[in-house]
Amino acid sequence: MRYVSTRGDAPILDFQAVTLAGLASDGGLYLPEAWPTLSREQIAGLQGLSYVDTAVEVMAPFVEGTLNRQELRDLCMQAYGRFSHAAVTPLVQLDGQHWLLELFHGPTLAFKDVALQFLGLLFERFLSGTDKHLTVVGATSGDTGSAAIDALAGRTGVDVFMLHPKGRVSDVQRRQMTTVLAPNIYNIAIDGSFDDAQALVKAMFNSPDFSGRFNLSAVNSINWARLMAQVVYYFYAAVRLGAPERPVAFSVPTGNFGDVFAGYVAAKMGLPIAKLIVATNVNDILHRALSEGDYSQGTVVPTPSPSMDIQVSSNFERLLFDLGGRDGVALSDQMRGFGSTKAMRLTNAQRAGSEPLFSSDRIDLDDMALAMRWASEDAGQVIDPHTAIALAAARRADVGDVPIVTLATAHPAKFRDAVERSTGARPALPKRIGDLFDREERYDSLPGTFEAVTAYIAERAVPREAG
Ligand SMILES: Cc1ncc(COP(=O)(O)O)c(C=O)c1O
Ligand SMILES: N[C@@H](CCOP(=O)(O)O)C(=O)O
Repeated sequence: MRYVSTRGDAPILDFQAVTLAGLASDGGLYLPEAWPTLSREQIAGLQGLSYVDTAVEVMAPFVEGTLNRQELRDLCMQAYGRFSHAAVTPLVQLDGQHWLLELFHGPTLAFKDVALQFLGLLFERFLSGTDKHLTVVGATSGDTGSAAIDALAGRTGVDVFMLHPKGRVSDVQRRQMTTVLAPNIYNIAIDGSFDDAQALVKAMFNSPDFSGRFNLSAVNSINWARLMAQVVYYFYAAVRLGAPERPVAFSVPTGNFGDVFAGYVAAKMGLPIAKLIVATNVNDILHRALSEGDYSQGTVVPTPSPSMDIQVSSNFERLLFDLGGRDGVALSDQMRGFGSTKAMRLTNAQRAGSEPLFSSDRIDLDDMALAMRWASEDAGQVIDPHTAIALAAARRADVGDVPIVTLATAHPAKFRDAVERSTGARPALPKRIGDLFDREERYDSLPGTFEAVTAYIAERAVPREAG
């Protein structure tokens, strides 16, 4: 499989190179040159397979030429062996139409583990036997950070510099990152929002001076391998609910558009998805983009669903590229315009292309709280605020009588205060992080400037010539 950049001006890479590269050298994002497809028979053949075996069937075409099926299977066994549920991502029924897909049974209790446990092993494999040293730079609104840190702490050949917006992640999220004291992990709290942190990460990749000095790599969903691993659970859930005979809708709590783009990939591969419901909190750039064609960056408002407090959604670029006829030159112009004015209109082709598959909704605080209460009182499920946003959108979506799967992206204990405020019950910390508040924390605080952050990293990272 070969990978091309959305901006059309970066080298075409194979799976190994694309995984290690992160962002493309022209500032774009990589995606497969063509979408592989699974036939109806192949999809039907997924029924009854374990999560690991499903993962092999779904991911094999993307890693072709780099990993054989046995190698892929071994990596999946190792990655998903660390999940605390035998089904890895179990489905839970809420009522006659609604289901939760629990994606939070990994080591750090959010859906990010599904991809990052796997990505950590890919890094290890691709670096082994080389003297290459990776400098991972990442931005997190709370969950990517802890999942990446868990996956990479203590590994040789890789350092992780993780930026989070100071005071804008939950205390559990922060401690899951800052209590990991491995020498290759650097947590940095910056003044600003997640968007500021993400912009700094992209600026590091786009600075020839800085990126020329280190082997930079990414763990955010700008890295294609992250999305690829997330495609699997759409197939896993849908076949359990009757695909390919019966279409299924998914409601996805959305910030950086990574998770829902993985759903789009599943649909392109042939999975009969009736609708992808893009659910945002009041930071609603994606809802405005999909419902009105208006992709303009508002000011980020802190909410009880902090991981979705995002107003520049990296992966939306991948969708715009695919819907706009894969024209890298035109997309570069469109993105350059957005870079300078912080606003853009979707083209007619992009709007028309998105309509059959996507719908969107913006959920405010009251509706989020109502969804949490409904889940708890009527369906006996305690859910986190991000999941509640998607469930609220699912319950008022108009998709006919197909089953609707709401992606449950985080364990409620990660957001104990918000859950308690809405439901009156305070979720206990699961055993695996039971002592989180007794652990020592370590992180540095920096202003959110390119100069401050790059100076910090340059002092600590391994230069390219040394590895
Ligand atoms: C718990 C949770 N839900 C939803 C999201 C949104 O996912 P995405 O950024 O892939 O749209 C995130 C973070 O991104 C998250 O951490
Ligand atoms: N919600 C994320 C934000 C980063 O998104 P990513 O999926 O691009 O890594 C987080 O929790 O960090």
